[in-house]
Amino acid sequence: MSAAAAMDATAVSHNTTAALGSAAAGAGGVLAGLLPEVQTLELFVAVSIFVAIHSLRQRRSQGLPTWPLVGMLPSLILGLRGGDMYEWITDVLKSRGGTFTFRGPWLTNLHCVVTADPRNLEHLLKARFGSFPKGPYFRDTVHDLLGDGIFGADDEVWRAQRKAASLEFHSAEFRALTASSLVELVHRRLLPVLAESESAGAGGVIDLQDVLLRLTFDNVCMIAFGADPGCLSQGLPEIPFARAFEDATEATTVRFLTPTAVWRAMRALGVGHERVLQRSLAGVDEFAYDVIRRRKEEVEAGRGGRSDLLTVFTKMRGEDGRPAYSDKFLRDICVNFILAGRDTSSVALAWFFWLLDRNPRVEERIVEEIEGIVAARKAAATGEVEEELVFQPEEVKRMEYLHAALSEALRLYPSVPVDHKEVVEDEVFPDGTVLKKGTKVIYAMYAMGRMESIWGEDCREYKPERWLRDGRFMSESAYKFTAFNGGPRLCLGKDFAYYQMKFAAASILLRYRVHVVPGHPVAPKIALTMYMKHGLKVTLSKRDNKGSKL
Ligand code: HEM
Repeated sequence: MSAAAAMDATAVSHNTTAALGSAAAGAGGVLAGLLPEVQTLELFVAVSIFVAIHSLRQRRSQGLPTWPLVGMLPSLILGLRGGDMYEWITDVLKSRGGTFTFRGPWLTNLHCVVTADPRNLEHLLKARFGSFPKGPYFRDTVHDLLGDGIFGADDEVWRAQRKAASLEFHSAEFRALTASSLVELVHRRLLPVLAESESAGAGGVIDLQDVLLRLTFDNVCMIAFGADPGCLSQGLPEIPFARAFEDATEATTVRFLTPTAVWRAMRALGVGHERVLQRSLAGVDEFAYDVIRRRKEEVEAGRGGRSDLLTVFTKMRGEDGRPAYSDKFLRDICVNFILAGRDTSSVALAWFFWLLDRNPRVEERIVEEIEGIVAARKAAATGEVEEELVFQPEEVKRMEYLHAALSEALRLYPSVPVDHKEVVEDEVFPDGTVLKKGTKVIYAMYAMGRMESIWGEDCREYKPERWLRDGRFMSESAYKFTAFNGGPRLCLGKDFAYYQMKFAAASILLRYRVHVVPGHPVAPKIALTMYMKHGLKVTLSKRDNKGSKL
């Protein structure tokens, strides 16, 4: 049926209904009532046609149709029905040559420019760093959880923390602390949990992602607070501080999807996810302030010999000799580091083990490399019998293929799949995109790993070899491989994260084969960190290491 015929048919049916309804009013009354109704209908059809043409034009010029009131939201919702928002963003970015402008519904926070173009990344992360801060929108949204800590801070507040933390991260004491805390956690806690699962055979299914999240949570708490919450222990207990931290992070994430005025009103009323946030923040603060109080007592009593971040910042003094930081600021510093370091390495390891399960040739090469290192150690042995094989820092450094395999996993599954900045003055990206002051910019790390223009035609393949030249690991530009961010805000924990991931992965792979349970569904969860939505269910079997005393 043509549009005109359809219109006529509708008009007839309206006429009929209206005529029936007003039969008692007589024929003259019916005609008088119908006239405005037909005009309304014509107006409606005309507006619809105009909107459809306008939307199609927009689609041609901007990649997606833009509808009145709801903007591009319908396309996003349709994209989400495909099940994977990151793949949808990747497709749109590819069709738009690497950058597009998303127009969200009126009165929402969803308008933004999305880019996966390395030239734009270099511009915003380095060349014009000052024009692209985290910005007030991000800071206000995360402030209840993160306070004035490094993650949401800009300008001087950020600079001072970055400088102090950077000095600490590069100190010999800090490196020694991170290495010893990792040995303790992997050998006394992780490997026994895995051994128990292995001895249960096919019935010993564990969620490897959950186990790894526990490992890195305990580890980063040791580094930040010098306190071990004990999440990774036999029986995998629920720890109130870890639960509170997790709930607070999730409730904060929900704010990004809720119009600001709405979550503020919910906070004032103490309802919904804001209520969860208030309750879980109380749990986080209770733990944090208790550790801070005890640490201050230690430092004042001259027993502050530790080298965790809290001790270092507690000892700092201002020019007047008084403590440089308030208890609230110490709390913010620690909570920010826990957030930064807690899940990023564990989710990266979970994707890495899943990729190994699908790429046995890569696993073989990693195991060959590790066994080579073990063999070299044996050849140089003094005759002392080792109770247990614990990798030394210089051995971990020599694991170049493993380094490449982890980088390749992060290229395809970056722990932070998208990140955010706000423009504080009018700017133009190198690709010509005009950015008005106040525009939000999303840079899409997940999509970048899947751009043929960046990584070549085999960009979707898992190939650690692309990182190697003559068997040595070669790093890539931080604006092409953006998993750790780049420029002045490059991840502070990058070296530590690689060390932690390599140490844990090598210790597991030397002893066990990890088998993903057949049919286990694997998909990313839509969150600030790229968790596996259903975890990673695996079983373990012993690896036959001829002659290694483990
Ligand atoms: C595979 C592991 C990791 C990945 C992929 C990763 C990635 C990132 C990314 C993308 C950022 C930028 C975030 C932003 O500005 O919005 C970042 C910042 C940061 N990361 Fe990491 N990270 C990892 C591990 C760690 C660890 C283990 C720590 C600490 C123990 C850490 C500490 C930090 C800190 C302090 C910042 C803030 C830097 C600043 O704003 O100046 N990261 N990281």
